[in-house]
Amino acid sequence: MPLSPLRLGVNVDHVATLRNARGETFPDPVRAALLAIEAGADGITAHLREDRRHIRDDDMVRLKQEISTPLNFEMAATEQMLDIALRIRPHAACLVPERRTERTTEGGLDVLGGHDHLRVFVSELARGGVRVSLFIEPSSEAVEAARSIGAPVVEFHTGAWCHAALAGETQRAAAEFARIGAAVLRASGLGLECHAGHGLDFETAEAIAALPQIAELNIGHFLVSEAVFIGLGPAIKKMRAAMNAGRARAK
Ligand SMILES: CC(=O)[C@@H](O)[C@H](O)COP(=O)(O)O
Ligand SMILES: NCC(=O)COP(=O)(O)O
Repeated sequence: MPLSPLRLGVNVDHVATLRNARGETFPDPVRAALLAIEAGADGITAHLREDRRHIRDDDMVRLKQEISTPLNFEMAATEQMLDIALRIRPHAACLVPERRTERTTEGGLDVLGGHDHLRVFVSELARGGVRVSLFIEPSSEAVEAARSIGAPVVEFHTGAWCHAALAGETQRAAAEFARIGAAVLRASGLGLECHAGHGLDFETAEAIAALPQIAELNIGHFLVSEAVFIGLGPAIKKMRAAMNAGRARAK
C-alpha cells in the first residue's frame, strides 16, 4: 500500500521572537514563510499567543494574504482567538494549551477536563470552513477524548520524547517514543489524521517519519536555530531529506 505523503509545516514563531527582541520590523516572519515555501515547506504554522510574545495579529493577517500554501493557525481556545481565526479564515487551526507563565507549550490540551468547552470551538471553526486539529499528549485517553470532541486531526506533542532524546536518556526516550507509536496507531484506527510537533530536530524528525500514519510534522524552533548558522533554505532542505530518509523506512 502506498505510504501517505509526509508534509512539513514550518513554524515561523521564533523569527518573530528575534524581531520583537529589538522592536524592529525585521526579521519578518512573512519573509521567512515565503523563503520556507521556496525551500520546500508544504505549509506554514504560526502560533498567535494571547501575550503576543512572538507572532502578532498583523503577522497572521499578512501570512494569510501572502503565502501560497496552507496556513495552520495555532491558538488557545478563547473567544478572542476564535473571532480572529474566523476573521482570517486560515486553512487550519490547531487548538493548543497556553499558560501565561510558560516558556513554551508545556503539554497537550486538557481534552478530558475541557471536553465540552473545546467541542464548541471545534464546531464553530469547522462551520467557518477551518480544518481543526487538537494539540494533545500521546495517550489513548487523549486520542479518544479528541475523537469524541469531533476534531478530524490530532497533533501529538513530541516534547517529552525530544527532550529525553536530546538529554541522552535513551530508556526514557524509547518509552516516550513507544507512547507516541501507540497513540498514533489508536488515532489512525479511529480515522483521525495524525500530525506531530514540538522540539523536533533532524534526528527525531527522521525517526518519527518512519511512523507511516503520521501525515504532517510541524517544526519551528530548531529550524530557526539552524537557520542562524546555515540559512533557512538549507536548514529546511536538510530537514526534508531527513524526513524522506525516515519515511523510506516506514512499513
Ligand atoms: C504548539 C507548539 O508546540 C508550538 O507552536 C510552540 O507553541 C511554539 O511556540 P512557543 O515556543 O511560544 O511555545
Ligand atoms: N506544533 C509544533 C510547532 O508548531 C513547532 O514546535 P517547535 O518546533 O517550535 O518546538
